[in-house]
Amino acid sequence: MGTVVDAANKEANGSLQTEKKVKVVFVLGGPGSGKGTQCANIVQHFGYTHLSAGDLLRAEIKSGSENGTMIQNMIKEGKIVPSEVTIKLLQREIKEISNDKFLIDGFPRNEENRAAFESVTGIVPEFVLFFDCSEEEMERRLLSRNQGREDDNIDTIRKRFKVYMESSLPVIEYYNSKGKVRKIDAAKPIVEVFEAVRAVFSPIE
Ligand SMILES: Nc1ncnc2c1ncn2[C@@H]1O[C@H](COP(=O)(O)OP(=O)(O)OP(=O)(O)O)[C@@H](O)[C@H]1O
Ligand SMILES: Nc1ccn([C@@H]2O[C@H](COP(=O)(O)O)[C@@H](O)[C@H]2O)c(=O)n1
Ligand SMILES: [Mg+2]
Repeated sequence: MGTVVDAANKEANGSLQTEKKVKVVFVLGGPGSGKGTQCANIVQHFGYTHLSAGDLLRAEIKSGSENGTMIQNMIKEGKIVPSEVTIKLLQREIKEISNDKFLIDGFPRNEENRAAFESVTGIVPEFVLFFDCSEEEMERRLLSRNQGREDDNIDTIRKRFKVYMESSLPVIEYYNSKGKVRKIDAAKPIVEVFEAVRAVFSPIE
């Protein structure tokens, strides 16, 4: 279990801190590997709350936030938004939602994300669920996703794959060196992938 310190409360009350104990699982894997699809299944069967960093950033654009244009440009280019922006959005959700079990999907995406989240929140993930899938299959899925995402075009998809290889895989390797990675063969059909996911979550329930 990690803790989130309520900074505003800490300020108002001096040393008095309000803390919320939470269990966090990071859900990582390449673009189109099936993170969102499987998170929906985990929510249904194991009672976690799903927080997708990408979804939170897209909602921030829609909300008309002052960071909206910057975020939109980064997403179009497949680049990683500065950690402070994404962490603020994640922290707000973790504090406001009454659940104590969270799947954090698509985060941390690079070393900066990883280190900043750990130092700001003090949360260490229980484990990392890693969806392993070939680029060929991920590209096929993204090009037929049809959800109107501005980054599901071949130019941006190639940029996202490059960022994934160069910046995100090293984070997965970092957690692997700590024995925290649960690797799933994500190239299989959805139902079979979930059977493997279920086997990871069942023993900890
Ligand atoms: N195992 C699977 N087999 C075939 N298609 C799949 C599988 N898992 C997911 N899909 C489909 O692939 C597309 C991408 O899946 P999903 O949105 O879950 O990926 P993601 O990892 O969240 O991607 P992103 O990082 O871009 O958000 C969706 O259209 C989804 O229905
Ligand atoms: N930690 C993150 C997560 C996402 N982004 C940006 O959002 C894009 C879409 O993310 P998905 O997980 O929904 O595929 C991604 O390509 C990044 O531009 C981010 O900056 N940081
Ligand atoms: Mg997704």
